[in-house]
Amino acid sequence: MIVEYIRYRVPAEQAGAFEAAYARAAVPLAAAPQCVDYELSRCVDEPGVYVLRITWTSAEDHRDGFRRGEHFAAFFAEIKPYVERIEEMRHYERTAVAGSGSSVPTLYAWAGGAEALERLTDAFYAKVLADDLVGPLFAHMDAGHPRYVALWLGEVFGGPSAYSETRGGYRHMLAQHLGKAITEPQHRRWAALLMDAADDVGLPDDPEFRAAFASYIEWGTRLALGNSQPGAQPPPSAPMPHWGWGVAPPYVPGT
Ligand code: HEM
Repeated sequence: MIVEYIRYRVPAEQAGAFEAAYARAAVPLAAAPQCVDYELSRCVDEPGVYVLRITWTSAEDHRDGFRRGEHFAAFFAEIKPYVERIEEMRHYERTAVAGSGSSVPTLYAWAGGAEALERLTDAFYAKVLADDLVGPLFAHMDAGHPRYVALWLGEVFGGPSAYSETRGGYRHMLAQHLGKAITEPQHRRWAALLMDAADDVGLPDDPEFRAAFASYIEWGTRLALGNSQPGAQPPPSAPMPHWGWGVAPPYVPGT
């Protein structure tokens, strides 16, 4: 993905017409498959100064796909009168420096931190071991397993990168699932027992937290299910997933 920034300086008296034109241009822009998202911001310190941010699937998709595609004509017709007001129009690559700031707590903090996640996994694996369907899969599990999974969850939910630093990160977790041939009923039972454990240990039960929590568990258990099948060839290394409050973008192979 690539971010395009377009800076405009329009005469203050044209600001209303400019915003209205962009509201109309946004319709074909949003319909273009190359456009991931967009946002027009107005400067509060200097009237008439605007920054338009558009995230494209790639710079090539923007140049060769959007500009030569079916939506460009309708988009350009709206914004053409303002082209001469552009002060900058360039593509920027994201860097590793990114974050959400501390005004929004991480899922890790909201859950109650390391202690709450350990309480969760202790209660969960007690249920797992007593369960006739999933219990046998864990018959030989390492005594530290509940704590390791708590570290994993903590890192995924925005806590310290303790699993990566002490347990080998994604590679090790993946290796633990390879060849386990988890069945669909086992996958469902695992997830259901985890939700039961979350209630038992009093994890926050507000809809937003539980929706985000369940969303990660749904995603993670489906990966575990697929990766555990005989002959599965998941990527041997991958970045640690980081889960937040929002929605997951669609998975695009190779990105
Ligand atoms: C969100 C979903 C899941 C997460 C986050 C997860 C996490 C993990 C982690 C971090 C480990 C390695 C622990 C270590 O460092 O030693 C592990 C191992 C394992 N997982 Fe999962 N897992 C998930 C889903 C599942 C499911 C659905 C099953 C089966 C129904 C499963 C079965 C196992 C087994 C059998 C092991 C090896 C345990 C042992 O023998 O020590 N996992 N899991």
